[in-house]
Amino acid sequence: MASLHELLTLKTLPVDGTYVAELTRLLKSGIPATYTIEQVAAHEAGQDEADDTGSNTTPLHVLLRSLPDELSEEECQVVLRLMDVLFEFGAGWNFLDYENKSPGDLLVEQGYSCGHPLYERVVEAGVCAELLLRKLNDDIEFIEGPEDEDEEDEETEEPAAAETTADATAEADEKHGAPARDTAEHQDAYLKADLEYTDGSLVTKENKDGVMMDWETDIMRLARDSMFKHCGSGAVVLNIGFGMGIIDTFIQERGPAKHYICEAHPDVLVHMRSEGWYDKPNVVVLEGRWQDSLSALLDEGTVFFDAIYYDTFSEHYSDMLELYDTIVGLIKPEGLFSFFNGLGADRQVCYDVYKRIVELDVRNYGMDCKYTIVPLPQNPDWAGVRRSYFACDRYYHPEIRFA
Ligand SMILES: C[S@@+](CC[C@H](N)C(=O)[O-])C[C@H]1O[C@@H](n2cnc3c(N)ncnc32)[C@H](O)[C@@H]1O
Repeated sequence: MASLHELLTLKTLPVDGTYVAELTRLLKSGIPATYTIEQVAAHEAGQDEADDTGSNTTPLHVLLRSLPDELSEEECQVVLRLMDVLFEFGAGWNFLDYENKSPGDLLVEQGYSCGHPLYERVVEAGVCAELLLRKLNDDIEFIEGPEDEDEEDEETEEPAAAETTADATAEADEKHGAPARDTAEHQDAYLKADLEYTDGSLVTKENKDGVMMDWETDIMRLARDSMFKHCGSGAVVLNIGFGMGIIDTFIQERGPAKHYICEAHPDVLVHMRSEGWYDKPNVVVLEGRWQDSLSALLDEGTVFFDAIYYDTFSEHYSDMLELYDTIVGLIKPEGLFSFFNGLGADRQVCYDVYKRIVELDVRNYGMDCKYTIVPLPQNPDWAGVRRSYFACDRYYHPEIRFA
C-alpha cells in the first residue's frame, strides 16, 4: 500500500484537518490521485502495469471504505474537504473497485445516499466530469494516421448515458463471446436484427436484448397522464418508439385528435399493421427513424404537438441532445416533453448524475425539467433477457416544459 492509500485508511481518529494537509502534500509531490491499489500491487510484483482486470481501487475508494462508523458533523466536513482535494487533483467519480463498486455505491451502502453531502459531492463531480468530457469530445479534433481509420467508427461513438457501467458489462460480454456489434449499443445493428414479441416483452431474437418489457407499464401510464395533464380530446400528440404499444394504447384511451407514432424497426411496423394501428382514424404512423421523420415534419412547419414522448432503443444521450434541437421546434409553447428515463439507471449514482445533466441541458432551451420520484420496491424480473437495463429502486419521471 502506498503512503497515499495508507493515509486514507483514516487510522487515527477523529478525522481532522491534518489529513487534508497531508493529502495535499502527497498529491502535490506528484502521486496521482488516480493511483490504484492494483497499480501498487503490480509495482511491488515488479510488473510494469497492473493486470487488465477492469478493477481500479482508487484513493477515493480507500477513503470512502474507511469512514468511521459514526461520522461526526466536523469529520464529515473534513471528509468533504478530502474529497474536494482528490477531485481537484483529478480523482475519478466512476472508477470501479475490486468489488465492482464505484465511490457512490460505497456511500449508498453506508447509508449516505441521495441528499447527503458526501453523496451529492460525488454526483457533482460526475456532472462536471461528464460535461467536460462532452466538451472535449466536441472541441478537440484528433489527428488520425492511416492505421487509425478502421477504428474511426468506434471512437466517434459518443458515450451512452448509462455507459459508465454498461460499457464494462459490454466489454465483459465480448470476452465471453457475445457478438461484437452489440444491438443495444449500435442502432444500425439493432435495426437489422430480427425481433420477437414474447409474453410481456419485446426482445432481439438472437441475443435477447430487452427492447421493451411490461414491468414498465405503470411508468407508461404515468407518462400518458403527464401528456394529457393540460390537454384533452383535442390534443395532438407524438410518441417516438412503439415497442409493445403500451403507451400508445394508453394514449388511445384519451381519444386525442391526432396521435402520431414514429417507429423505425421493420418488424415493429409489421406488428403495428397486423394489430390495426394503421387503420385507426386518429393515428398517423411515421415510418423510419425520428431523425428523418421529425426533421421532415419540422421543415413542413404545419404540425405542432401538445405533448411528445420519447422512448427508443439502442440510442445514446448524444441522440437525445440532437432530439432537443428538433422537439423545441415541434412543441407548442405550453406543450410537454417527456421520455423513458433509463439514463445511467444501471447504477444509482449514474442515474443521479444524468438526472442533473438533463436539467442543465434542457435549461439551454429555456425549458424546465421537473421530476416525479416513483419508488420501485420490486426489482424487475429479467428472466429471458440478456442483461438488465434498470437497477435503481426509484424511477425519476421527467416532465419538461418551457419555463
Ligand atoms: C422501448 S421501445 C418503446 C416502448 C413503448 N414506449 C411502449 O410503451 O411499448 C423502443 C422502440 O423504439 C424504436 N426505435 C428505436 N430507435 C428509433 C428511432 N431512431 N426512431 C424511431 N423509433 C426507434 C424501437 O424499434 C422500439 O420499437
